Amino acid sequence: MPVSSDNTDLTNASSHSANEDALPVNELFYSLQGEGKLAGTPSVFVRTSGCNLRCWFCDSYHTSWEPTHAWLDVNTIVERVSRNEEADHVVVTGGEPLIHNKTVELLDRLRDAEYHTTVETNGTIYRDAAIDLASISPKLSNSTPTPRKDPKGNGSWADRHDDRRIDMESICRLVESYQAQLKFVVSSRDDMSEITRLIDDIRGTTAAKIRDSDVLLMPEGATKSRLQETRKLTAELAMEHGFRYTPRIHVDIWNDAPET
Ligand SMILES: C[S@@+](CC[C@H](N)C(=O)[O-])C[C@H]1O[C@@H](n2cnc3c(N)ncnc32)[C@H](O)[C@@H]1O
Ligand SMILES: Nc1nc2[nH]cc(C(=O)O)c2c(=O)[nH]1
Ligand code: SF4
Ligand SMILES: [Mg+2]
Repeated sequence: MPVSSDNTDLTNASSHSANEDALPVNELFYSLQGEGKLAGTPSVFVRTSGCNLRCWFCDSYHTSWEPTHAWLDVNTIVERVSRNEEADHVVVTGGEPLIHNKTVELLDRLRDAEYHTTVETNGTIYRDAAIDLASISPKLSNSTPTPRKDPKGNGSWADRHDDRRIDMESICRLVESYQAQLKFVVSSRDDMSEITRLIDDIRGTTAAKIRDSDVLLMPEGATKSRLQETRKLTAELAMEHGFRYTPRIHVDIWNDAPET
């Protein structure tokens, strides 16, 4: 069931209050798709703010732990996207873009304008929308903000995060409804048993075909230096299991700079 915009844990949304006619946008920029099957494709990114999870490693801190944004109406967003004349791909991401009702209208408008749309989602929410590629990144136990890992230090989100992070029904509806990729963030070898169990569960629950080539392993790392610690192991695990490896091209090129 969709979580509506007024229940999105947009808790620290500075001076703005929820606005039913607009989307909270953290950043909108032109770059290369850095991850997944379409890695390398010039794309405009629309990053909505607000998330129903709190991964300790979130590389978009100002959409989850401390949401920061301007409220933009859909016309304004589409107009700003269209200024990037070279791009015919749009990536709608966040935060969690599918917590917002208005994301459906944005995706409709982007389809009308003949853009290819990728939606980057944590897989906890299903919506019927004009999505060309559902890029689903289910969150493993390695994402839980335990007191030791919590960027804010107190672990107050750990239980809520753990309870919410896997919604098998939403994942299955997404893979049944859209072209999809399943993209797992890998921190250590221990993550693999959880990934293979989850893939088995998804394959056992839905009739949709999940090829090994639809499963991507992505090294955990918001910075170049952290990626150096995780990417070799992630590549080896992809080879061992017959899954795909995805780089994080933008991090390799631009490190953790905003709007990349
Ligand atoms: C910021 S999230 C936004 C979309 C959605 N909330 C999600 O998690 O899929 C975009 C992508 O970045 C990944 N990601 C976030 N922080 C990361 C990190 N430190 N290392 C690797 N991938 C990360 C997520 O798993 C997801 O695939
Ligand atoms: N270049 C680039 N590619 C990306 N692919 C998915 C991203 C995301 O944050 O969802 C992302 C991002 O933040 N930058
Ligand atoms: S689900 Fe996505 S946006 Fe939300 S905290 Fe995790 S990585 Fe960040
Ligand atoms: Mg990113």
